[in-house]
Amino acid sequence: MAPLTLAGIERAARDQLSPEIWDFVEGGSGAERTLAANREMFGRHAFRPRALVDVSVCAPAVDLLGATLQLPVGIAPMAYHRLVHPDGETATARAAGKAGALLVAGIFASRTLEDIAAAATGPLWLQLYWLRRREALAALVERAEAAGYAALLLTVDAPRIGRRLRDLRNGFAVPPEIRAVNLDPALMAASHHAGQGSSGIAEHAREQFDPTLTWADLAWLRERSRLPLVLKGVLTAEDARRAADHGVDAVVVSNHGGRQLDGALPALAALPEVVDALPPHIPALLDGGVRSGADIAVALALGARAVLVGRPAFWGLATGGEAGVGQVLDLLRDELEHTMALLGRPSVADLDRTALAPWPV
Ligand SMILES: Cc1cc2nc3c(=O)[nH]c(=O)nc-3n(C[C@H](O)[C@H](O)[C@H](O)COP(=O)(O)O)c2cc1C
Ligand SMILES: O=C(O)C(=O)c1ccccc1
Repeated sequence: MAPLTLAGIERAARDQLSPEIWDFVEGGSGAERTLAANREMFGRHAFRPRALVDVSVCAPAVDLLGATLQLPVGIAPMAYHRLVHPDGETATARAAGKAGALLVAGIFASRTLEDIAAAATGPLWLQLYWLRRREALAALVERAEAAGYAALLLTVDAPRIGRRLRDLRNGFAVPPEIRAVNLDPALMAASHHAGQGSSGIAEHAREQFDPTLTWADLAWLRERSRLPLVLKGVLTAEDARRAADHGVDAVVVSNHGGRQLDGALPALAALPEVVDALPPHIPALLDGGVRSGADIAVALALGARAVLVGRPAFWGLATGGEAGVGQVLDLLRDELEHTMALLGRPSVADLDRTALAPWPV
């Protein structure tokens, strides 16, 4: 029987993956407080269902940066999809396209930007980390534009990599046959060497990521591309206002799935203040802990235009390649439509804060 929940797909994925890769995917930083809190926040909300509404047609489509998403869901940028399935990002791209979902390809993708674009049939963005070598960043931006990527998403919560204790204990390094093929091999040498007490990912980031990056540098990126710019990793009203002042086109409310600053606000808890601080024309997306269609409904009711899912996409990919990612997205769609119907809110426009109350305990 097809899995009835994402949790079932998660269990199946665990059986497919080595303990080290499982830990890299599932893990967070520090004591994993933020990782756990991302999930727990969804349980603090109750739905306020309305009766006797015509829900014969429930339409979860939304507009985002000039494109229509049939499903208000995107796949969050994740490094190295080939860690969990040999097809990697092209399988993810095909599944996202079929489901009407967005794919955010990562700068650490294990398939070329051009191959991913050729497999995509829906909206496709490219995630960037700000590399010390700006000319390498500029070259990637140019390639992305030529290949048809629709937006650039800059991750701003990783001036360095979080202390991921599981990876440090495992001495985790990406296997040498899986490479960040869009980056110069000379840039990547460190990532395959790690011993106990270090991780290849953290060493690599220390060498390549530019920790001097500030708001003033965004102009440099803007000069190099006409693509919309999205900032991922905004958790405060202050930064939301600053992003708006700098002409950013959208933000992702995110704590990087609990993998960066442990103890940072749960993403769902930060969402209302960010939404309230942004002018109405700048959409906020949310990621972190979204595991069901009901979770999506909560995030939309609190003002998110769409959500991103990270780990669940890897569970699908690990268990079934393209079809597995498709199962994850189809399940989220079915659960979201079901929630909208029983809630008496048949369109995304009907999902507002009146749909929620604090869980009464
Ligand atoms: C295995 C893995 C790799 C990731 N790699 C990146 C990355 O390269 N760039 C980035 O901005 N975020 C990265 N993230 C964070 C995701 O984009 C996203 O913020 C997070 O996974 C959302 O939380 P969720 O997994 O609970 O859905 C990664 C997350 C995971 C689990
Ligand atoms: O694992 C991550 O969360 C991540 O952001 C990352 C960063 C650099 C290389 C690979 C993954």
